[in-house]
Amino acid sequence: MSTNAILEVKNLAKAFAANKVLHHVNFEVKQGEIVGLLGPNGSGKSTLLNIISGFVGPDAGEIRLVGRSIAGMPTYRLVQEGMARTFQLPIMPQKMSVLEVAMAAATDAHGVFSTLFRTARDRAAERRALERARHLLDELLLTRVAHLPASAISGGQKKLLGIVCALMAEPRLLMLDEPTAGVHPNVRNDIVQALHRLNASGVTLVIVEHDMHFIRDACSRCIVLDQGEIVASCRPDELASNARVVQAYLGASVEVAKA
Ligand SMILES: Nc1ncnc2c1ncn2[C@@H]1O[C@H](COP(=O)(O)OP(=O)(O)OP(=O)(O)O)[C@@H](O)[C@H]1O
Repeated sequence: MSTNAILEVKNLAKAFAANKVLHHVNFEVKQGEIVGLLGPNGSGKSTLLNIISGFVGPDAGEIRLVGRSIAGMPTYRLVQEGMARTFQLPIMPQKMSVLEVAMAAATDAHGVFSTLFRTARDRAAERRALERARHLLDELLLTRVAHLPASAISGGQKKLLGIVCALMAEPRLLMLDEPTAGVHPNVRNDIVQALHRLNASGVTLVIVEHDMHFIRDACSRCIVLDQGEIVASCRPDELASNARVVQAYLGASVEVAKA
């Protein structure tokens, strides 16, 4: 591996029945990068994210996190190893408040036994989790709705809460699945700023996104998938002049030409 790779994907392949979705995908992400994962609808982005984050098994290939093989590792172990992700459509518990949902995502939360026999260590962990939850809710502009039931906040706010939950585990690699879909353009800029602050604090980011303005503002590099193959790895400002990228998007979107 190159010395500062946080994520390495080698020869990854996946088919659903006769549908070959990923073909020998190879790439790496270096510590400190903000990488955009792009591609037309159905090109395999979510499948790739689902495989890396342990929700779907690959047919072939290797995945390494900071040099350690993680293919086939259960998701809770991946979180312990420093990887977290968000989902396109976050599902929120109906009755918990926004703050409680964030707290519930703390990895050092304990079960019922510690509720009955709470030690000083448990209380300290809970205080730390509360502090972190409040800080992250503030970063992601959710302080105003922290007391509301999570089911009552808007779709865009649910996406932001999904990011807060992923960050509660203090990941070193965070993967975001379409963080701005359904989010107001003003909030989109706030998300860009929050992700830059997060990145400056040491978190590496991989972002699946269709919004080219967001990609341009947020990402240092883009990886482009087309029909399950990586066809480009370049800076956002190089996308429009990359023939493979333009070919991949032809007929699907004209947005890439404006990036
Ligand atoms: N669980 C599954 N079972 C069967 N086929 C699947 C499954 N998940 C994904 N696919 C298929 O894999 C292909 C790639 O889908 P995927 O969701 O990974 O693409 P995508 O690039 O994320 O698309 P979009 O940008 O529209 O979200 C599609 O043809 C899809 O139907």
